[in-house]
Formats: sequence, C-alpha cells, structure tokens
Amino acid sequence: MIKKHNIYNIFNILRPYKRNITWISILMLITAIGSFLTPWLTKSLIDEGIINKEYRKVIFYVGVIIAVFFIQQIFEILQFHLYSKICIRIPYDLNIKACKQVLTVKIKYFKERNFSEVLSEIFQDIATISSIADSQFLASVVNLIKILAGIIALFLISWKLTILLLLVIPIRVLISRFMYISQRNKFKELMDNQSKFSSWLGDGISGIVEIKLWGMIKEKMIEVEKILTKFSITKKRLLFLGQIDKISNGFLSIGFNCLIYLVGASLIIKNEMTLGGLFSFVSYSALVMEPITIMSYISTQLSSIIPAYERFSTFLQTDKEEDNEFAIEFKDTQVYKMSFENISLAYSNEYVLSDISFDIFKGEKVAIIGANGSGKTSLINLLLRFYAPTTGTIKINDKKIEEFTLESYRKLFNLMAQSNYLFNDSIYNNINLTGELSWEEIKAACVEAEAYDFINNLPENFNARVGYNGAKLSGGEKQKIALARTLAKRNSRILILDEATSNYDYKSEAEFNDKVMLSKQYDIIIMITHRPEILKKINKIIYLDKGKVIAVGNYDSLYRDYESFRNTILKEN
Ligand SMILES: Nc1ncnc2c1ncn2[C@@H]1O[C@H](COP(=O)(O)OP(=O)(O)OP(=O)(O)O)[C@@H](O)[C@H]1O
Repeated sequence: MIKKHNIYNIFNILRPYKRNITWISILMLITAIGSFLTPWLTKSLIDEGIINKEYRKVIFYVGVIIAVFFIQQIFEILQFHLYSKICIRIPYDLNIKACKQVLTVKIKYFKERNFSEVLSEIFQDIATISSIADSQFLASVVNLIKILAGIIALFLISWKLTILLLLVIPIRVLISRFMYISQRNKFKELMDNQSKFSSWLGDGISGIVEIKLWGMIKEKMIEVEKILTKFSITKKRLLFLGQIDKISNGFLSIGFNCLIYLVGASLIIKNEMTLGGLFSFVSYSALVMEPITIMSYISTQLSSIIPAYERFSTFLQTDKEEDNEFAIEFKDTQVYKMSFENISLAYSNEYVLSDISFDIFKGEKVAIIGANGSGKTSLINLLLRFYAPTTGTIKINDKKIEEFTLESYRKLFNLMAQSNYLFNDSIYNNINLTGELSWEEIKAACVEAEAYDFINNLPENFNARVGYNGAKLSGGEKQKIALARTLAKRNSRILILDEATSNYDYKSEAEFNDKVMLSKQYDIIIMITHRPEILKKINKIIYLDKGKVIAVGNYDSLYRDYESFRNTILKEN
C-alpha cells in the first residue's frame, strides 16, 4: 500500500539529522536574541544618548551594539558548519535509497517506463526534496519563537500599534495558504510534463535508428514541441503565481508600515510614545514580519517539495524483490529435479501461461519450443523468479523455489537471454563481471563460446572497449561476448540458453552446439531454439502453444504427430 504524505511527515526527512538541527536551532536562537537586543539598544542610544545629548552613553551603546554583532557572527559560523553537513547529507542519503531501490525493485517496474524517465524523476525529486535542507526550514521553530518574542516586545512598546500588526498576520497566512495550494497543483503538472519530456527523450535516443530510417524527425519534433509548450505554459503560470505572492507581500508590508507611521506619529504628537519608541517599534515589527514572510516562502517551497516527496516515496514503496521471512540458502551440491506444477501466469488480466506442468531431471538437456508469444521466455522468467506465478508452484529438488534466498537461488543459473546488456567497458571486464575469474577461465569461456578468435583479431583484443551496450561490435560478436560471460560464471548448476546463438554464423553455431551437447558441466540444460539440427539431438522437447503445453517428446515424434509443430519449425527456419 502506498502511503499519502502531508506537510507534517515531510519533516520526517529531517528526523535522522535531529541532533544537528537541535544544535542549529539553539545557535539560531542565540543569534536571534542578538537581533532583538540591537533595536532595544538603538532605542536607548537615541532616547538616552542622542536626545539627552549624553555622548558617553552614545559611545557605550555603540560599543555594546558592536560586541553583540561580533558574538552573533561567531555563532553564525558554528551554525553554518552544522548546516553544511545536513545540506550534503540529505541528497547523499536520498541517492543511496534511490540506487538501492533501482537495484532491488521488481523487474516489471522497468517494463512500463524507459530509463530516461526513471533517471530524470529520481534526479528531479531528489533535488527538489533536498531543498528542505534550506536554512529557512531549519529555522522554522526559531522563527515561531522570534514572532512570539517580537510580539511581546511590541506590546511593551505600544499595545495599540501591536493590535494593528496582529490584524495583518492572518491576512498574510490566508494568502500563503491559497498560494500553497495553487502552486502545489501547478508543480505536480510541471513534474508530469517533465516526465513526459524525459520519456520522449529516452525513446528518441533508444529509437534513433528507426527515427532516421522512417523519416520521423518532423513528427517527433511536433510531438516534443507539444510537450514543451505545455511545460512552458505551466512554468509561466507557476512564475506568475510566485510574482503575485511577492506583490501581495510587498503591498501588505508597505501598507502596514504606512499605517504604523500614521498612527505612530499621532501617538508621538499626543505624547503617548517617544521617537525612539516608534523607531524601535518599526525595527521590531520588521523582525516579526520577516519570519512571517519566511513562513510564506517555506509554504511556497513545500508546494514543490510535497509532490516530489510523494512521487519519490511511491517509487521507494514500489514492490521490491525480497526474500520471504523463512528463506534459507540453497545448499544442495546438485539439482536432481525441477518441477513445474500447474503453473499459470497473467501479466495484467490476460493469462499468457495456463496450467503448465512438467518435470526435468538431472542430466537432461531440454528444449522449449513454440511460436512467437507462446510463453517460452515467460516460463524462464518464472523459473528465475523475475516474476511470480499467478497460480501453481515451481520446485527444485522437491522444495518450492520461494523457500530459498534469491541470491543463493539465482547462483544456480547461468542465463544467456535473447538480449544481454554489455557495459561500456573493455571486453575483459564485460566477461569478468565480478572480477573473480582467472585469465585461464576467461580464455576457456571464450573458446567455448566461439569468441576467442575474433577477440584476438581485434587491435586491442581483450582491452577493446565495446561502446554503449556493445554498439561498437557486430550483433554476432556482441552475442559471443555475452555467451562467453554466461559460460564463465562459476558454480551454477543449470544453463539456460534463450535463442543464445541466433546471431551466430552457421559454422560457429554448429560448433558451439556440439560442445553444449557434450557438456557434463551442468545438471540441467534448457534451450529455447527452433533449429532442427539442435532439436534432433535433444530427447525432451516441451512444445508450447498459446501458453499451454501441447506435448512433451522428441523431435521425431513431435514432427510426426503435430502439424502445428511442423509449421512452427518451417516458419522459424
Ligand atoms: N511484461 C509483460 N507484460 C505484459 N505482457 C507481456 C509481458 N511480457 C510478455 N508479455 C506477453 O506474454 C506473451 C508471451 O510472451 P513471451 O515473451 O513469453 O513469449 P515467447 O514465447 O518467448 O515469444 P518469442 O518467441 O517471440 O520470444 C506474449 O503475448 C507477450 O505479449
């Protein structure tokens, strides 16, 4: 369940840093006392020193004002030191949380959004949320104390003028509230537009070849112009609201000051107030109005922080891959049996696998075959626990696979999927992903994957960089490196080859498949392939159609008994 957030639990973000914040608040309070002393000292300087023409007193009060200022500066330096720590720590902690979530969130999260959208939302949200470290936020409590202390001081100087001030405060609060709601809604709109733009950019970069080839540049530009125009309109409205807030603030404070001068002057004329009194009242009222203005600035900032925090929290609460409470390590040294028992899978509401049951035993080399969309990859995704079956159970060595910790369970598998990601690094590092392999092991895996010769012929051989997702390599070369990496993984018991050699040339493919057929390294080998020359060598072929197991048998029996099998083989070759 995703929790909704309000203003109050936004401050939860600051909870881990409460020790520092307490110290900052104490230091701010001490500095604030200094700010309160100064107008009082100025009042005495004018009334006792200047008006009474006592120059010694003038020198005394000037000296005290300088001393107060000096002490204030020392406390401000300490404050800055603590404050800078929080400013750095908040984005750091949020980034760590986001990265952990990216790595542990269920794979289906990335099926619905492109990397650019996810990336931009994370960056944008963290930057916005981190603005909570703004010193004004940390000063919230101190500002409230300042307002109260200021009002008391004002009452002592003139209760009549103070009542005027108290009438202004609720107007200011009401304006802030209105501004907060309108700006928050606009900010949400802005964030949505930003996500659409990032999604467009991600698609544009990933699909650049298709865009150029199909002459889609014009259409794509129209698309992005629409998104950016909406973005600009919302941004303009947001700026406009900010300006209204500023103007109303200005009106309120100038109006209030004029009122103070009018009423104050009449009080001085009636001898109910001194000139120094009016001067310090104006200074104190500024000290009261300043935190009120700051509070309204905070509410403006909250109007962007809250939607960003809501979206970020939703992301952090998205389903993670987690071990169940009683999960244990997979410790068996071999896999003697794998069973699918009445497995069904629906990605959304439509079933793509229905009531699938079969067993695979140690030593078997099994092929899964079926037309496009028949559910072969989905079956593998369930086996690897990237998805959970809607109904049914998968067992390894007669134990449900959820009983094992994910990390120990996935170590059982060596997977060569239809598309494998190559990091923008050297060939060597792409094969030796965890850095544990010896040179001999890497070489052996490359020979087995039929990759060794082509790598050795490259000018920089194993040091050659592959580019973004292997962009500097041919399709077949990319696949050979990915396969070498798969084969180099140590200690796994089950090898899964999902169209692993679809880009190989005929000779390399045949040589690799011969090696696989003779391999004794794995307890079980599962292949998704339509190549008759491979299928003919396999005893157990699981034939799928529209998410159901139609038959299990060898190539000859299936070819003889099932016309649809024959058609699938003919179509795919
Ligand atoms: N993440 C997903 N969300 C929704 N539907 C999906 C998802 N992945 C696959 N499907 C649907 O599930 C069905 C089975 O897909 P799957 O990839 O398992 O088929 P396949 O037999 O491996 O196909 P191919 O031979 O083309 O690789 C398809 O109809 C596909 O549209």
